[in-house]
Amino acid sequence: MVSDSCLETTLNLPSLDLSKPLQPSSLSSLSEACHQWGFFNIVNHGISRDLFANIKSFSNQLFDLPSEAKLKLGPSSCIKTYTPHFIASPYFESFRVCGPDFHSSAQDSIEVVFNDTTNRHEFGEMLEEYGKKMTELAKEITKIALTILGDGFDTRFYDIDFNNCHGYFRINRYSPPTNLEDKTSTEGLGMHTDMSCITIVYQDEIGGLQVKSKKDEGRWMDIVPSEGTLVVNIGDLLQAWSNDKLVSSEHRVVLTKPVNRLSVAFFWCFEDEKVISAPDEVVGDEDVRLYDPFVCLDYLKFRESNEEGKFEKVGFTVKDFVTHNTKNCLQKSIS
Ligand SMILES: O=C(O)CCC(=O)C(=O)O
Ligand SMILES: [Fe+2]
Repeated sequence: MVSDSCLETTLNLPSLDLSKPLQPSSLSSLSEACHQWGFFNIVNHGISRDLFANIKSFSNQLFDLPSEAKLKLGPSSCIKTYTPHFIASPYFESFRVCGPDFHSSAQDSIEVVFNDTTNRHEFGEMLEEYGKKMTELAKEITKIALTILGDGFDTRFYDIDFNNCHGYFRINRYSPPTNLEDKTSTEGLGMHTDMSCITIVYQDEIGGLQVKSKKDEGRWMDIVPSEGTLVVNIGDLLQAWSNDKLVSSEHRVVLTKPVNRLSVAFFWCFEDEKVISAPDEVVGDEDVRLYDPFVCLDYLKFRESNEEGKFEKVGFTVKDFVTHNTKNCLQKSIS
């Protein structure tokens, strides 16, 4: 049972219509949503229903394989694109495809687990199409997020700081416990923030994604799935780069129905070697820089090496990283 005394309620996020020019009124509702939730919706994003249906069909074929087959891609294999059950949670398993060459990343995994060469080819093409389309979307949305910070900030900062971003996606399948009905709900993925600049999430019709309010004593709110809608959430890297002007969302997945759930999360990230430092204009005259410049990879390593749950996402945030760094510096200067 999910332990939370707070009332759970449905959240009405603003929807950004990507087929229309950005209006000042949508910008202000996006800005508000980013501050309170770190989440907003996008519609008319140009990704077809068929593509989602094909991804679902592929995912079911992959996740329905026997564990021995899937583990050929698991953490002890050389490919490491499959996260089995009992790492993030007993009910969660995940498959990762990395850009920029989504085709070869997908193909390397597919060849290990599927024998049929026709299917392999189709799967590879489809996952590549998804990766490429998401990459274009992520660029567009990052520019919109920069516009929220200030007029013209997209043209001023995109090329300097975001031009070398890269993306990867995870297809997640949640299989609830068989006794779910006795418990009413259980956690499928624990509370976390994403280690990305932005994340674009597709969740199927089952629902279960929740975000923690930054007000209302941290109440959990349901992000209800809607056909044709994708959700965008701000990740820790953009939070640090924007000096907390855009804040990453604390979210989780709860399972309330006795059926499998599927989601696809596309993570748009800075390059590993990038030194993340909020520009003066973003910090502004009245604020202080909240994060000393840090190397992106150091933060990713900090998250990966956290023992709790042994899954890179569950647990700590960029705030904990800063505290940890400060403590280390203090210890070094004392000793
Ligand atoms: O399954 C979902 O809806 C969200 C997954 C998620 O938050 C993640 O993979 O980081
Ligand atoms: Fe997430």
